[in-house]
Amino acid sequence: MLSELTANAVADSLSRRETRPFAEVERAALERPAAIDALEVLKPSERVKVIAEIKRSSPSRGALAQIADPAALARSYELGGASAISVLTEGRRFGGSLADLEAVRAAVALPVLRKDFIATPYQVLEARAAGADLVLLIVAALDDATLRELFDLIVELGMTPLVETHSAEELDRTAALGARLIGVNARDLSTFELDRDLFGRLADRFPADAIKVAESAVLSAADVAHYRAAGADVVLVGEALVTGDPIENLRAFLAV
Ligand SMILES: O=C(O)c1ccccc1NCC(=O)[C@H](O)[C@H](O)COP(=O)(O)O
Repeated sequence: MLSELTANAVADSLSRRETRPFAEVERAALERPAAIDALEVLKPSERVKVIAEIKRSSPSRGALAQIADPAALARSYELGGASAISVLTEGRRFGGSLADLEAVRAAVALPVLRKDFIATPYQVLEARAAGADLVLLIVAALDDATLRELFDLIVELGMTPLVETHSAEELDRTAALGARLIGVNARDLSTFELDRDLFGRLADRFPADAIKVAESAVLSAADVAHYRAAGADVVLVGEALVTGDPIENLRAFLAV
């Protein structure tokens, strides 16, 4: 599933590249105002922080929410106390787009994450050109050379890589990059099974200076408390916020 999602995302970016060549996207990326320093915004504090996700649908859950106006939802997230916004820009299975990211960027003052299946420099440039401050890199989808190349390009463009892992081996590959913002995703991206205890089992293996992000499977404040007790600095939440009252849920999650 992960290789299919990644291959499709790359194919879709190649289609866009036919009408928007590399040099044009690169120029647009370099002309954007500087990215927000997400490491500063998400740094560990006495309260857990939330990255709130714009998520219309997903391979595991199907349709979740209509979200006709992603900018309005992002403003609700900001009002509710989110520290950053994640925008799923993958179109085929998640119903997202780069236009969503641009709309969100224009609507809020928070750092914005491009959450997609990134495997090429062109996709990284697209992210910056659309106003992203962070870009997700999924270790399981990338060989070491590509991971290094994309990580360095994201940093060179002034953005922050959020490097997503699922195992001790992937965490070790991430540490070798010098990554400072590291996620453990509770969702197995092939079977879709959720394991909320995976974060806790891997928490000791994070580099000492890393910001620890627990991704997926937060449905209640108790789930946030579970991740927090295991050492999470930040939780990344999608489904619970797009299917429930975003402001009420954020306030409950942030009160943990
Ligand atoms: O959500 C999915 O079904 C999914 C399937 C395959 C690859 C990625 C997938 N989701 C991306 C995410 O990691 C989540 O959107 C994100 O962590 C929020 O998760 P949740 O709060 O459980 O919606």
